[in-house]
Amino acid sequence: MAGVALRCSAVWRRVTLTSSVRSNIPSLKFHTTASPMMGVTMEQFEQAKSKLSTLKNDPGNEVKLKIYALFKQATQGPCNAPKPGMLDFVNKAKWDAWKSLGSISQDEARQKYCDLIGSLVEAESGSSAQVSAQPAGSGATYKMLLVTKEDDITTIKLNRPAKKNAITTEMYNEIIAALEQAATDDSVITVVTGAGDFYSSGNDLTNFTKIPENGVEEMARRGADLLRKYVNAYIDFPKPLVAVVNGPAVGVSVTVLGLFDLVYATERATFHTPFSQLGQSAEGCSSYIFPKLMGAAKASEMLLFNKKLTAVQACELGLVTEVFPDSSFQSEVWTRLKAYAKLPRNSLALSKQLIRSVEKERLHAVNDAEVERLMERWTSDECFNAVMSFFQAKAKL
Ligand SMILES: CCC/C=C/C(=O)SCCNC(=O)CCNC(=O)[C@H](O)C(C)(C)COP(=O)([O-])OP(=O)([O-])OC[C@H]1O[C@@H](n2cnc3c(N)ncnc32)[C@H](O)[C@@H]1OP(=O)([O-])[O-]
Repeated sequence: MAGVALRCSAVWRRVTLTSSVRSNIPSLKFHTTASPMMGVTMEQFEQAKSKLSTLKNDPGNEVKLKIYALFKQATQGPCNAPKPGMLDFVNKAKWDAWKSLGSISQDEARQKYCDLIGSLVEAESGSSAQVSAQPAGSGATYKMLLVTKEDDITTIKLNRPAKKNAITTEMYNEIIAALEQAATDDSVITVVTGAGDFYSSGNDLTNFTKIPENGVEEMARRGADLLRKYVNAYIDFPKPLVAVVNGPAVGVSVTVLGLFDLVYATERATFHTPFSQLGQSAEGCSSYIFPKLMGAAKASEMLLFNKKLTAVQACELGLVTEVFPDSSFQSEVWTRLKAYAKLPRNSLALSKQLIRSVEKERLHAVNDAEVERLMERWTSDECFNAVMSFFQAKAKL
């Protein structure tokens, strides 16, 4: 499944939303008088179609394939077209997406198409509303984060979608600062999420290529100090902390999820901690929290043997609180969070602290031990070779 997703993504990368999805959507000649379908009228379907062209942000390859497939199903019914040849990559990816809808009715496809476009438009207007909403804190500015405060919710959005929200040294520092600020602002809930189609691809591997004058050991020491501080910011965070996992998550962006109070994920999200593949070892207190959450055997599959979990599997193992359909993810989650943020702030914060304080000392000790181990790993040949192979071959996980 992951392989398929990556193949699709590589294929689709060559086709932009404007040039492909739109041009592959034939102009429809429906009667626009009210002709009610299952849940949407012809007008609503037409409106959704034209709203597509107003999207400013690229929704990501998988979403684009889904839009394409739903449109084809809605207008032509189930896919009976001949299967494109193996080497016709782009059309094969589209055909696969359409075929995967099976025999769902045209009415249902129209409904899903409208829901999907609606949630994309809403997410975009939500985020632009948030951008224009009051910036969080007292004048702090961030280069790689969008930090906003609205409806008593402070949202920290990793904003480096072109690099799948990989976390650079600068971003670690910005996230620590944003969490410190959110801890003391007057919001009730703090949310961490990602811009674009990924939640985060974890540690930016270019962090390893910035070797200071006094060598690799110094790089490892600085990295360790930063990671310790980063994880401590989650351990010590005093208010309800919610992860809105909008897409795949890798490495450190997965491990710290054990320190969140709620983790809401789109069905499209995956959870991957490829530490041994990278010659590294577990962090984010996952060596302690994951076995507690899911049992030692399942934790080992993830942390030792790089097993990538689907959102549903991560939910079954207790890492994720709830999984939502991708088409309604943003609207369902934000509706819920806005309602939660109306609950009494002190009661929420104090209850969170009761739940977490019992373990705090231990978590700090676990963080220290993990960081110590990683500092050694970062100077190892195993880690060096893994990072080099990513940059030389652009190897994918
Ligand atoms: C500090 C504590 C210890 C931390 C542990 C961890 O987090 S371990 C986990 C560490 N994480 C990893 O090992 C993940 C390594 N990354 C991958 O395996 C894949 O990029 C992917 C599966 C995340 C997405 O595949 P896809 O085919 O959907 O997309 P794409 O590949 O085309 O990506 C678009 C662009 O983003 C770039 N970029 C993405 N991620 C990173 C990154 N982390 N770094 C740097 N760059 C990254 C990528 O090079 C490309 O750049 P280009 O060519 O446009 O200049």
